[in-house]
Amino acid sequence: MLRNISKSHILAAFVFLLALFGGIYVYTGGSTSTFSICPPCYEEPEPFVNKAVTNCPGNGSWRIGVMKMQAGLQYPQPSSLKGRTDVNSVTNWNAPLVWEGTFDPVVIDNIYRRINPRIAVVVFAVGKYTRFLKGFLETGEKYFLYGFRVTYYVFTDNEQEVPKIALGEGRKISVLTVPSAKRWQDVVLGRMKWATIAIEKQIRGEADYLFMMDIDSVFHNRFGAESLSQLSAVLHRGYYQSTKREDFPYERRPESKAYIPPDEGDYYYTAAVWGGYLEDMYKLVRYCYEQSEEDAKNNIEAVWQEESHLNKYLLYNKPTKVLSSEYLWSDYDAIKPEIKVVRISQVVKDYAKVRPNGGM
Ligand SMILES: CC(=O)N[C@H]1[C@@H](OP(=O)(O)OP(=O)(O)OC[C@H]2O[C@@H](n3ccc(=O)[nH]c3=O)[C@H](O)[C@@H]2O)O[C@H](CO)[C@H](O)[C@@H]1O
Ligand SMILES: [Mn+2]
Repeated sequence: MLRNISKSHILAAFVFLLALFGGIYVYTGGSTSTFSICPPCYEEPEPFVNKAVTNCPGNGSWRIGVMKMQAGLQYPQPSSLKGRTDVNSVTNWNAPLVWEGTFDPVVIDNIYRRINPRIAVVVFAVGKYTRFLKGFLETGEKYFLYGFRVTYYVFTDNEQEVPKIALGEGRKISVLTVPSAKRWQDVVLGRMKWATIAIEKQIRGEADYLFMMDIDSVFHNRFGAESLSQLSAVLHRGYYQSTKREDFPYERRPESKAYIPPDEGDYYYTAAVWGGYLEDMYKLVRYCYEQSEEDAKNNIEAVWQEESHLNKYLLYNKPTKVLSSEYLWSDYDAIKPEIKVVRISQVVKDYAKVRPNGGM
């Protein structure tokens, strides 16, 4: 009898341990890696995307594994005390706020080159904006994630005007056709719709990271692996210094899906450069698309179109990296003292000439 009880106890304990370890294995996604910045796949965060997203991060989508660096790499010893003191280089949710001098390009590029991610860049050149392609692509080849695998997805209504550019090894241009538009507002918002469709149909199988960028820009300096994270957003150059949150140009009409009350807000981010893991970006691009469609049904358009929806999302779903305005400056503005390096700058353009319906 005693022997029988202990046998069944042993059996029960064995089954319990098996279930426990099995559960742990399933929870960690079957991965044995010791470090991952990909969170477990929870339910949709607020504000949520209408339909369920099947490919949530951790379910087969891209994530960085261990931060391995090559042995023998030569670089200055990092200090735990010395660094930039004129700027804040960490957010209050403890994410890096990236400025020149807060990373070592040799170290960070070495780590990411070993992972060798595929990076997609989505740009639109509709109507007269094709004139900006040459400057963007040529300088991108010099400075944008140099040495990495990059595909520029150029969405245009005029394929003939996509210039032939000499591309580095592992770098490509993929041209996608989109309709012309009568209003510039429709182009900027249309980016969310066409990018959503293109990610679903094509880009998803071809990239690990995705950046959305304005085309009216030129690279001037390194834009490297320090920009990569699950979700990276850039501080808008116009509002990072001393603007009070109630004065950010967020959408302030409660009727819009992009509404943010005056007593909320962290930063004001630009919609001209944002990036992250492909699936996280897909979720966000689709969110901007669906929210702007909801607004359209209610006869409202957010004050800064997709930028307003982007800012709403990023307030409640914090970016994992914030990039300083070095990552998008403008030729219209004098360079401020804390901007040690201008990495991309928006070119001066004659709005009345390049936009189909003119206007600022
Ligand atoms: C620096 C910054 O914060 N830029 C944002 C600001 O734009 P900008 O004033 O810089 O807007 P923009 O005229 O550059 O338009 C945004 C982008 O849409 C594309 N485009 C636009 C019009 C057109 O006829 N054809 C065309 O291809 C093109 O890629 C362009 O770069 O406000 C826009 C929405 O209001 C977007 O949020 C931009 O990201
Ligand atoms: Mn622009």
